[in-house]
Amino acid sequence: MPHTVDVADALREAIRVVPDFPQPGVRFQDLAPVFARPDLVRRLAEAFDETFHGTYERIMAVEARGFVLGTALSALADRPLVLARKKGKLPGPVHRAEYVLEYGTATLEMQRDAVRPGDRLLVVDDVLATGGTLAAAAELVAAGGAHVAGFAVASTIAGLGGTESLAPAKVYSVLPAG
Ligand SMILES: O=P(O)(O)OC[C@H]1O[C@H](OP(=O)(O)OP(=O)(O)O)[C@H](O)[C@@H]1O
Ligand SMILES: Nc1ncnc2[nH]cnc12
Repeated sequence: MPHTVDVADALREAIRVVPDFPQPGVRFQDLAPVFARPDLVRRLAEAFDETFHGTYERIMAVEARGFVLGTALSALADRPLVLARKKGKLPGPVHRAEYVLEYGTATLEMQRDAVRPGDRLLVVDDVLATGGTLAAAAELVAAGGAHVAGFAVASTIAGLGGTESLAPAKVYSVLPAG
């Protein structure tokens, strides 16, 4: 059985689904029990790197839960980490992208000197839902003159069209929608 199938099974068991959080109708995937397991975090980072090995120079991690997996991958793959942060957190000149969430709207920012033109970035987050967050992250990458090597997430929420919305970019989800 491939390594990644084992990771998917372990992840499925560890994620806690919370109905009606943070608002009615949302089935919230809480990854806190995953982040409490260093073995599982390491295996997720390994699965990301196995999937995209040799195709990226930097990792972009999306605030806040994406920072956990992005940092783990950065340390494992020995690649620099770039932070995509919520509005108003980063000093200095920034690129900015607004987006719509499953439960609200938000703005992501990246420091202008965080990427070099031509860099290939692997964009990492915990959960893919509508794809609005990762699309905004991709806008930041493009604004810096860099390229998206692909998107890597732990889990995808079914029925929200996130994977399709990011096409033709490669999206790898350890737990696919379904
Ligand atoms: O595909 P989308 O519909 O854009 O949704 C996915 C995003 O939503 C969650 O973050 P959230 O904005 O809740 O922030 P947090 O990580 O700071 O809790 C999750 O961590 C993703 O970043
Ligand atoms: N259902 C959900 N669970 C966790 N994170 C999310 N981000 C957007 N939708 C989400």
